[in-house]
Amino acid sequence: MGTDFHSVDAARAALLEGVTSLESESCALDAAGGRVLAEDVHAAYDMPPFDNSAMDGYALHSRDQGKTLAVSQRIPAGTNPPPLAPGTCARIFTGAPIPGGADSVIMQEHVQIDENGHIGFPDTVASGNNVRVQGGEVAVGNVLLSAGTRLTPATLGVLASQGIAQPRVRRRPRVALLTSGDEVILPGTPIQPGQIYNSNRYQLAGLIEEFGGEIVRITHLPDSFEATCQALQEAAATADVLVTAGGVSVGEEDHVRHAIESMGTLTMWRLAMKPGKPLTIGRIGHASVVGLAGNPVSGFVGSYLFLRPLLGRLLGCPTLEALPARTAKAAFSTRTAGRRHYMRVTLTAEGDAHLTGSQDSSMLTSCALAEAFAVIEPDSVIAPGDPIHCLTLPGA
Ligand SMILES: Nc1nc2c(c(=O)[nH]1)N[C@H]1C(S)=C(S)[C@@H](COP(=O)(O)OP(=O)(O)OC[C@H]3O[C@@H](n4cnc5c(N)ncnc54)[C@H](O)[C@@H]3O)O[C@H]1N2
Ligand code: MOO
Repeated sequence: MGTDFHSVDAARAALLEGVTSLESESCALDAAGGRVLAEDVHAAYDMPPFDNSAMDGYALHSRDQGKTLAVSQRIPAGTNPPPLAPGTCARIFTGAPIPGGADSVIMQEHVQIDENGHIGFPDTVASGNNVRVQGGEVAVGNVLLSAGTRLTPATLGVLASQGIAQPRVRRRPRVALLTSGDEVILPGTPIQPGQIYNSNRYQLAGLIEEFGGEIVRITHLPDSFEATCQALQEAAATADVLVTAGGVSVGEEDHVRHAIESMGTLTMWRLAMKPGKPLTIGRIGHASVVGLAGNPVSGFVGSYLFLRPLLGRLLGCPTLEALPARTAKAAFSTRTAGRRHYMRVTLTAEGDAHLTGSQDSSMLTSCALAEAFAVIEPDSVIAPGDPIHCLTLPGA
């Protein structure tokens, strides 16, 4: 491949150069799923906040094991009990505080209740039985969650358990999506000969959301240089990131790349990758531009390789910056020329990588099933059974 083709790694480095994380803001916990923490969260309370019972049963001091004891108090969850009278036990429920003077809880299934309502305990009671100890999970001041964590249902639960209602998160990157092409129409419209439905709009919008972006505008560009320039300029005025699809190849109907160059800076064009060779990196004003090739598979692959790391950098989220890598075994044969090929594969439990179907860059069904990209370096010959490097697609 000629020297005018850039490597994926060089292009990604150029895209990320000088890009830093966006400002932080508060966000209600209800709306914070998928947002990225802007700062470390320290525990404000011990977890559990007090010694409490792990079971419904009876609390006692372990020195009274094997004895039959009167019940001197009843302790539901949510109460603050007085100390246990020596030589007695307490009826207690899961989550209720352990009273002073008790050090263990026996499940109600493991005691004998006599005709006087006294409780017979086994002689195997050890100090700490069924007691969830204050601070046993987390102590005050510990780092609970680190800056850069993308909030999941479980991490939202951890924040809630500390009484945090408004975590500080990074502002979501504002993304403008611009698809292109006179032949491209929206689903829901009757199709005419030569037309094609706009699949990029829907798959790219979904990926932008999945990668943590906020879509602030969606525009479809006609095959017109002037209209493309105007739309790019308008989008750059409000967005942090412009994602374009199509119009970056070499035909005279391809206006997007020329418009990026004319309205801003074209940083890199033409990469040694398949699919997505004409991918274009640039800037217009303060906005970064990811110019995806129009073929829908090129858009899918380019989004994972370029848009995801860019949004990850803006969000200060390292897990978005790189896809998880693993080695698998090819269940196919292929040969590459001058470009690194990102083949769409499924992965079996045994680690075999199967192609998802035709690998033509116009055939989006190959992405619908994909669990990973098999990364085949330029000038390689791969036979079934060969070890291959894979990037797995989170959520697949
Ligand atoms: N002479 C050459 N021709 C082409 C080259 C080349 O090097 N020399 N490269 C080919 C490669 S590789 C790709 S990839 C495409 C990319 O071209 P563009 O980025 O300019 O994309 P378009 O021409 O606008 O569209 C390509 C293809 O994708 C369809 N498309 C576009 N947008 C959508 C959409 N929103 N939804 C569904 N399908 C879409 C479009 O109809 C075309 O079929 O260029 C090759 N040509
Ligand atoms: O580089 Mo293009 O995306 O293969 O068809």
